[in-house]
Amino acid sequence: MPKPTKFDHQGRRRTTSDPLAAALLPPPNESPIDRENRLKAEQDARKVSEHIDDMIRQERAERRRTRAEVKVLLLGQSESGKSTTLKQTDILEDHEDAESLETASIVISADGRPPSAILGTKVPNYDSYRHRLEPLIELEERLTRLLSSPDEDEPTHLGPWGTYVSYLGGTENQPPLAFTNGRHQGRPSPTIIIPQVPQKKLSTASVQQSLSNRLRSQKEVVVHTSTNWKKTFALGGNSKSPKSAHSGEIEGWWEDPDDPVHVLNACAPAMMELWRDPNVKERLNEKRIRLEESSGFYLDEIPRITAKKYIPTDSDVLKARLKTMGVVEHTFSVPSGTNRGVEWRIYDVGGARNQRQAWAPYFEDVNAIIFLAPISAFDQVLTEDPRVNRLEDSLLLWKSVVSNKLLASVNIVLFMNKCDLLQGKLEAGVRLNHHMVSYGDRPNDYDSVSKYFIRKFGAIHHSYTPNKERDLYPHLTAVTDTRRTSMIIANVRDIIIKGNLRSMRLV
Ligand SMILES: Nc1nc2c(ncn2[C@@H]2O[C@H](COP(=O)(O)OP(=O)(O)OP(=O)(O)O)[C@@H](O)[C@H]2O)c(=O)[nH]1
Ligand SMILES: [Mg+2]
Repeated sequence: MPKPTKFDHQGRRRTTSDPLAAALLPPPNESPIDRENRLKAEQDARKVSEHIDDMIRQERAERRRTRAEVKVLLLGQSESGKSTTLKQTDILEDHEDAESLETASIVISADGRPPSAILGTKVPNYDSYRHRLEPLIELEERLTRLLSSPDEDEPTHLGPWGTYVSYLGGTENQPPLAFTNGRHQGRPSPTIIIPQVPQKKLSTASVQQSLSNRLRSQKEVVVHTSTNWKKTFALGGNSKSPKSAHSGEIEGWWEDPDDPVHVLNACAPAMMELWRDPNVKERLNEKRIRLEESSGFYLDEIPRITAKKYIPTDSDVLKARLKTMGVVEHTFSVPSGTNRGVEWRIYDVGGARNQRQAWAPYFEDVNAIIFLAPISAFDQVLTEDPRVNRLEDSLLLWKSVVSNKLLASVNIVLFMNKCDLLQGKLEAGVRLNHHMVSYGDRPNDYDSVSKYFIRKFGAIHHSYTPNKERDLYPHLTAVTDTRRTSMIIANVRDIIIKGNLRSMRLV
């Protein structure tokens, strides 16, 4: 039997079998006044409902507009901490794998003298160290081969580790073993090449990183993304995920006798002795080589890092160094909180001088810049040009960024980075005024020095910005410190979003 059908006052069909529709039907004996009141009430309710719909639509449109994405550019000289900042956002975002690294390069000759000028004196026990650590050289070569392209044609050059070894015993005429095996003066010097094409989310590398962390000597390792390093992932253990102990299969990489971890592990005692040796320390000091600012982090933790079942921690990832070549794009959106739904695009560029020409194309539609200036570097020189003081280079770079007209409406956040190292350096008695005459006879403590730098960078911005309305947001940072940095990054995200909304006239 067909269901009874009625029509409401708007002519819509209502089926009386629908309990809600039935409840909404006018009473059968409705008086004209009741009917008028009811219609009026229905009209009011409709208006309220339409208003709510409007608000939802508007909010959605607004969110779509603001979500249009926020583009942030990380700028600063090489080794200023750009990629480390990116790793931090990655760690904060989802606590997953972060991008990899490379060994921290050290200043080969902090006073600008070429390495050859400071080769020479042997440390006692050098021959014994060399003999005991020799397997590492072979291991490094093996890993370099695995990580590098077979037709690698990058120019090779001595990295700090080679130089370091030379400090310990080589001479110009009789280089130590480390200098004899490779092409040119040293061994092949691979580097991770990051493609120019912006990539999707960074996903490379905890394994690559763990491998290179463990094994890469202090050289610029170049690994072409398309080649061998991917296979090397397998060697790092991914293909040897734990299997049944009873099946006869190996349980993990540590059971594979060919795994590099065994050589490392066997060399650990000699590495520890070398690193603790007061003669070695003295020699490094003499040469003003601050390994503690770079690979020292790992050298202090040799037993942990060389353990057969070593798995890198977040901190290991953050402290490792991989020089950026080209531009890396990292996108993510924040799933909760006030900035939810906002799509972030962060561009991490190479900061070395020969990489800076790649920056300009990214200036055009960028919303914010995080500029990193490693203020601990006041007594160091650029690796790519030992005639140039690093801090001076940072100040010049800062000036060119803040005065750039294309960037006039871009929010600028300044990370005065490596504050932990600055503090250590000042406490160790390194005097700023020996390297920066303008500091004069102000106190050489962290508080005075950091305030001085804030003022100095602020004054350059104030004098050279084409946009006098622009606020500058300076932060004293140590981006390897996750706890400190997480708060700063959250704060910077808010500033950038607000600035972005303001420029869209939404707040
Ligand atoms: N102690 C300390 N080390 C830091 C800090 N920031 C960065 N580093 C280390 O400095 C090294 C260089 O950092 P990166 O983030 O690779 O530098 P970058 O600016 O990306 O360098 P390029 O890619 O060459 O432009 C890494 O080993 C980091 O772990 C810091 O605040 N404190
Ligand atoms: Mg980088």
